[in-house]
Amino acid sequence: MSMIAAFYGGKSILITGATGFLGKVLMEKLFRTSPDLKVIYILVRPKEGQTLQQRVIQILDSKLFEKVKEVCPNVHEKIRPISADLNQNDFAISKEDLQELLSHTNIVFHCAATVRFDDHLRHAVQLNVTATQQLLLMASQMPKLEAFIHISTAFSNCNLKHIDEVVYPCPVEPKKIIDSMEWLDDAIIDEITPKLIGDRPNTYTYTKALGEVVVQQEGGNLNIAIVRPSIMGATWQEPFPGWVDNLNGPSGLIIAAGKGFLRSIRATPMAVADLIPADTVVNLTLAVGWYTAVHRPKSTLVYHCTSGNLNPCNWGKMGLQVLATFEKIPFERAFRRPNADFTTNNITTHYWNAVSHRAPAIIYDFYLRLTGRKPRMTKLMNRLLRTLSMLEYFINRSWEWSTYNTEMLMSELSPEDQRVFNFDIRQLNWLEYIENYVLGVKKYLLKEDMAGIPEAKQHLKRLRNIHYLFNTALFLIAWRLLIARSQVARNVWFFIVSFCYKFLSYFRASSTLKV
Ligand SMILES: CCCCCCCCCCCCCCCCCCCCCC(=O)SCCNC(=O)CCNC(=O)[C@H](O)C(C)(C)COP(=O)(O)OP(=O)(O)OC[C@H]1O[C@@H](n2cnc3c(N)ncnc32)[C@H](O)[C@@H]1OP(=O)(O)O
Ligand SMILES: NC(=O)C1=CN([C@@H]2O[C@H](COP(=O)(O)OP(=O)(O)OC[C@H]3O[C@@H](n4cnc5c(N)ncnc54)[C@H](OP(=O)(O)O)[C@@H]3O)[C@@H](O)[C@H]2O)C=CC1
Repeated sequence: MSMIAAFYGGKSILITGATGFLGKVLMEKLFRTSPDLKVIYILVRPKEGQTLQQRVIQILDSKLFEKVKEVCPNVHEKIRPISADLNQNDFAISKEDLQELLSHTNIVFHCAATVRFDDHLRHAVQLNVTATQQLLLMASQMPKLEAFIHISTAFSNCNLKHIDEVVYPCPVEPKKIIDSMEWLDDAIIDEITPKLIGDRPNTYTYTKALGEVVVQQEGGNLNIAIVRPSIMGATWQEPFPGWVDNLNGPSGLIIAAGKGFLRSIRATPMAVADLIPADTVVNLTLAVGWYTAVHRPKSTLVYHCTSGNLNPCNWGKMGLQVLATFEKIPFERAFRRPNADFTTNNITTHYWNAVSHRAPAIIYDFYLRLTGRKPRMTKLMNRLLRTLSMLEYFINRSWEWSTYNTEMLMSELSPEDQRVFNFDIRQLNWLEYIENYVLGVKKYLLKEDMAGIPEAKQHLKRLRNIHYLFNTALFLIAWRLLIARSQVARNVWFFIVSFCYKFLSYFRASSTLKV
């Protein structure tokens, strides 16, 4: 019997960010392994045109929850959505809902965050820092609370090369940042943002670091732990391989490469691609929840959920495997044949961006205009280039994360728990994982049918022929222009033609002699 699964039985659990990528996989695993849990409260912000219940139904109707419905048929009754907006004071939760949360919650998993790299500092602080502070305040009023698990990111201290499982202090105290966001206007915030984030690449990593400091400083007597996943990718094993439902991390780029938009990417092939499957993050998080509640460590423990130090894979290997998978499992209606490559310096990056990204987009838009349609490719390409520039920081560096706490936790688990809540990344086979990831992107993100693969292959063949034709035409035009302008080119041309003619005449003559 799994001790962790038994621990969550009968518990009331609060999850923030349950409608996000991690939150859904977390809920799924909880219901599947502990179907006798009491209730999962989820803080959901109202969305235009959708009631809370409709949002929940949409989640439960997805393929991710198919197995859950078998083991926990009354799963609908066990999810209690609570209307809440983490951008608002007190989350705009009604008094009755708040009372229910405060009096029943046993465990909190705080997953909600803004994960956009370019978010305005005010908004990023509100969600990743102030909301965390408010949630801690709420948690401190929960008499039955056993553990508070905060999800951060392994990149919160990406300005360091070696990162330990500790909370690092920030030069400016989070409280001061929170206060200043209340009275500074946007223009001033824009001006001071680069100074505040310092050598971090964006507001996301900066505010996640501030969030950790808040957790440490304001956790009071709560049993708190921080989990730091690296780059979260599709599921590895559970509930099935390859499940993914958003474009963050590599998923968006896999689509861009598979559809033929992405031709080159500035990356260091030998840099470690610290990907971690979402189900591994969930298994570790649930094990951390159990350990924190049952063993009550004296201080706030930080757990790195990374792959680089135990089972490293680099971007070069990953890129090649992604491309190899496209041969077997192509995406439908590609713009060009998938054929991306890495560039390693500014000059080649600018060159390939002009030749392989911008020029085809302009030509295609010209064709769209000629055929009376609205041009859209240049806009899409500009967005892709912007995305690439934001991700570049992470694909041109390697980090070392120590994993003492994570390894300690693994050794604390019973063999059954090590199996059911497996977060031993050493067992992951990267080639198999990446292939399933690409397949998952095709099935669950692009919603493409496997039956369409033969047609997709035909389409790629057509694109290859168009590519050859286009290149031949381009070469002939260039050559013709050169001949018209240069005597040397003309001489070379006549020399080649007369050489070929003599060569052919010689063969014709020798074959006639033999007869
Ligand atoms: C041999 C070569 C082979 C090549 C093979 C190639 C594959 C193998 C190589 C793989 C290398 C992987 C590197 C991963 C590094 C991750 C590091 C993470 C580290 C930290 C991890 C964390 O701790 S945590 C969360 C991570 N947090 C994000 O990862 C958010 C990013 N994101 C944004 O910060 C905003 O998205 C941003 C971008 C500002 C746009 O912002 P924006 O306002 O311009 O636009 P929007 O967001 O509205 O999106 C506008 C359109 O871009 C689409 N799109 C959105 N994201 C996209 C994305 N990642 N890739 C593509 N497309 C994306 C979207 O779907 C829209 O498309 P559409 O318009 O058609 O719907
Ligand atoms: N994805 C990754 O690669 C990594 C993620 N992480 C961390 O994991 C956690 C989860 O990330 P992930 O699942 O990928 O992120 P998602 O963007 O998929 O999910 C974010 C969640 O936060 C919710 N949320 C955002 N703003 C508000 C708000 N104002 N009020 C209420 N809820 C809000 C979203 O709700 P809604 O559905 O309404 O938008 C959504 O449920 C985050 O803390 C992130 O920092 C760490 C490392 C890597």
